[in-house]
Amino acid sequence: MSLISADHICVRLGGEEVLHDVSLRLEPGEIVTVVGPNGSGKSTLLRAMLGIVPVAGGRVTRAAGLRLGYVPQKLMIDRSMPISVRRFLSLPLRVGAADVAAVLARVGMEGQQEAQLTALSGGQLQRVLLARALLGRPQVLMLDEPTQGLDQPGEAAFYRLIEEVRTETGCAVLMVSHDLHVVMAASDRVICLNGHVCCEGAPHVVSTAPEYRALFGLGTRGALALYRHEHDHDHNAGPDHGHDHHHHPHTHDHHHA
Ligand SMILES: Nc1ncnc2c1ncn2[C@@H]1O[C@H](COP(=O)(O)OP(=O)(O)OP(=O)(O)O)[C@@H](O)[C@H]1O
Repeated sequence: MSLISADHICVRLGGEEVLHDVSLRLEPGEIVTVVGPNGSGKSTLLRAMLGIVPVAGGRVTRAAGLRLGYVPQKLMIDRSMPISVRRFLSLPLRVGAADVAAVLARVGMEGQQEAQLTALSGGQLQRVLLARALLGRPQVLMLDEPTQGLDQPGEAAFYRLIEEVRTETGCAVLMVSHDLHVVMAASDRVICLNGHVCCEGAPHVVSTAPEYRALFGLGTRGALALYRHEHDHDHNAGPDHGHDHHHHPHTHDHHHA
């Protein structure tokens, strides 16, 4: 059984259908990345799978007692509030000093217990957020654009860290990313979302498919190709209308159950 799955889910927000007939399963130990244009429903998909956003159709199923760790896109904390890393990690549940030290060492923040949260760089803050998610010993880690605002070396280092955590703990990872270059290197499977699943598959399989090249281009040109892909859809018609599904032949290795 999958750790967590979405089966044909639809989500409506503010009267709009944001997700239409989206299916996704996460197996132990795999890294799955959701890519897609702004507003394509990536965050909503994660939030629906977490149970924060209700589904209007279909269903989300979690393995019994599943431990989930979530790194949100933005930290909802008053940046003017003085709080140390150690205290932040102990919210809302108190965590022992040894556990705090160990998890900080794991994310490359050794000895930073007393640092002020507000004094951290973007990359350091992301590591602390990851540390907080890891304290619950998650079987599934969900990360929503965890490297937003980081420079490229910072981004690459963060994704390496995610891979190490996956290898050590065997947790599955579901993340949202804009950076296709990094996605190709760091993911077992990529899902391209635009209100619905446009295409999906293992990066090495997808990257050699002519359909994929037409959609995403290659290497660093991928971001540009994604932009073009975004705009060959008719956005005025809403997420479930106006898309020519036939121009995305599904020749990739699919994981629909
Ligand atoms: N609470 C809400 N009420 C109404 N509409 C919402 C709400 N949250 C999101 N939306 C809309 O749903 C759509 C999908 O938003 P979502 O944040 O999931 O997209 P995204 O792919 O994560 O975008 P981005 O890449 O910009 O983060 C957007 O059109 C957004 O305006």
